[in-house]
Amino acid sequence: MPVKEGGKKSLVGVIDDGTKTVRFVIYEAECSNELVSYQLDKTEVQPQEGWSEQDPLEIMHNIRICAENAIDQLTELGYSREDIVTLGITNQRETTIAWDMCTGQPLHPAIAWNDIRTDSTVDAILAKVPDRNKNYFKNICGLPISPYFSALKMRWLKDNVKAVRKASRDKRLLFGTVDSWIIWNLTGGPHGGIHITDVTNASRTLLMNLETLNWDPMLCRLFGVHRNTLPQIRSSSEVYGRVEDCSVLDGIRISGILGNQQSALVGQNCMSAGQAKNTYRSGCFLLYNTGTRKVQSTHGLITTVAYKLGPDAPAVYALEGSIAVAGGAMKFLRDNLHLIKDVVEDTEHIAGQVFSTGDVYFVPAFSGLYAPYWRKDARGIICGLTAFTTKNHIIRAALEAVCFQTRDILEAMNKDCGMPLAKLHVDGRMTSNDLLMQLQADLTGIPVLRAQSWDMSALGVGIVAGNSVGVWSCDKWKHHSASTDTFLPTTTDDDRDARYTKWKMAVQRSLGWATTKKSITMTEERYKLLASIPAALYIFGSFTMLVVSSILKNNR
Ligand SMILES: Nc1ncnc2c1ncn2[C@@H]1O[C@H](COP(=O)(O)OP(=O)(O)O)[C@@H](O)[C@H]1O
Ligand SMILES: O=P(O)(O)OC[C@H](O)CO
Repeated sequence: MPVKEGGKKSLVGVIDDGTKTVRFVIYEAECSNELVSYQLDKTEVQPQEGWSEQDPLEIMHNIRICAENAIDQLTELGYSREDIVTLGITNQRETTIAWDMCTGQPLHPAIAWNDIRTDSTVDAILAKVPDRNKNYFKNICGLPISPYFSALKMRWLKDNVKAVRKASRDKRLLFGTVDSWIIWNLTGGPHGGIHITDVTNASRTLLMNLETLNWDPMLCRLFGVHRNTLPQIRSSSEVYGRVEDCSVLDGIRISGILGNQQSALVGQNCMSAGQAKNTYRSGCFLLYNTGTRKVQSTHGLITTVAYKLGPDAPAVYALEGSIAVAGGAMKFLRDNLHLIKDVVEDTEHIAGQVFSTGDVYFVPAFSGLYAPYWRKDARGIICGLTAFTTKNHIIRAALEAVCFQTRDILEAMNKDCGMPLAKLHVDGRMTSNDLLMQLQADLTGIPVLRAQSWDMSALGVGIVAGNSVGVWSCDKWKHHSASTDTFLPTTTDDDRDARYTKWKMAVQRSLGWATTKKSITMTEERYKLLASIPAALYIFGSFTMLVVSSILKNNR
């Protein structure tokens, strides 16, 4: 079916918008190896401590550049742009954008998923909830009230950005996660762009009801987000429309959307209940497929939609353990502490020069701790330092932190599911680090199975998009067995449990560090106020000088 005339296969294009990078990948249908790809780094702006912003216009610009470059490579392989039969979109989840539907302009930079400016917004919402219970709505939407999720970011935008409030009053405001922003722009923007999202992205907002798979009126009211500003929720696999933006992608159908962690679940072929995968990128996300059952965690995990393969297909759910900082800690060692120059080579090489961390533990709770703790008051610590500690120990401790956080999630997942995971399927760019993989097996005590290609997120949505136009079969994919590299544990139970106990002590020390203070938000209004201070000082200063000189004159 997917083979075109002349023996050439149909091609599927994928836009993968990550936290740090944007990629455009092209696959031959039914073939899991990338044919070509092109990627660009993103500019991440941190205007204040704990804030993390991205430029929505840069995201669109980079997508088009990546697509052009990937398509250029096709010609060398004897393919052309016309061979791309459909597009899939996978994206960083929760990151939120507000824009004007008439001008198409963003009303504020995108607020990234790991931005914690909404700390005080969380407190304001919790004040309206019985017992200030952050898990009060978990049975409706699967999530605790945390700065991580989109509804808090939408509320903050409405409270703090005048342009957003004005657009809301004028009925021109649109909100969306990055998938919505991309699709709206690709399909015409102000000239008929479609405003949609898929169930996996919607399930990260705190606004979607997991049962009805629609926006929950009570939650929308609680967060003050009007239904008309939100996208329509669609399945993850159907033809939504065509690109109409005069770019190199013009005319191509769009037929798949998945949040990047759910997409990796499909790419790793964990499409049956009981299968799980862990993806190591800036953050780290362990998803366990629970089939059509919505399992409610009692141990700090969240319930999310894994995928819905068509408008009439049932939703498949997952339990998720989200870790905010994994690869991000390596970037911190490079950019903030300058302990390494290259995250890939140095972390493996330098950390490998010592046999242990020398009892040093590094809890990278830069923006609080997500699962299973959900403590926004936690902050990063490095503890156990002695006069013997070197940077090698600290770098190794940063790698181990990724593994210990994964063990935290595994412990919670095993308790919720009642059946311990016997092996861990892993993917993500960080998994190219052999030392990390071995440490992961040693600190969890189960075999770690590394996917042959690190990027399962792009692959997953490629399959799903191909499935909806009949060139790539999800059913066939379920029976595909991919080869992996296996890392086996080399430590004893006693050894790893003793180390894990020490990790838990370190986590305890990181909790409660960020004391509640009134958040000094640098809103638009404050920027203007600050900008007006020098002018006010100038006027006041000039006036004082005039008065003083006239007094002196009169006294002469
Ligand atoms: N081999 C490696 N060893 C250690 N850290 C790595 C390695 N490769 C990537 N990283 C870290 O993983 C993070 C995630 O990388 P990437 O997958 O490109 O980001 P994202 O998907 O979040 O945009 C980077 O911040 C980098 O610091
Ligand atoms: O871009 P990544 O890979 O860090 O993914 C971010 C997650 O989707 C956030 O939930």
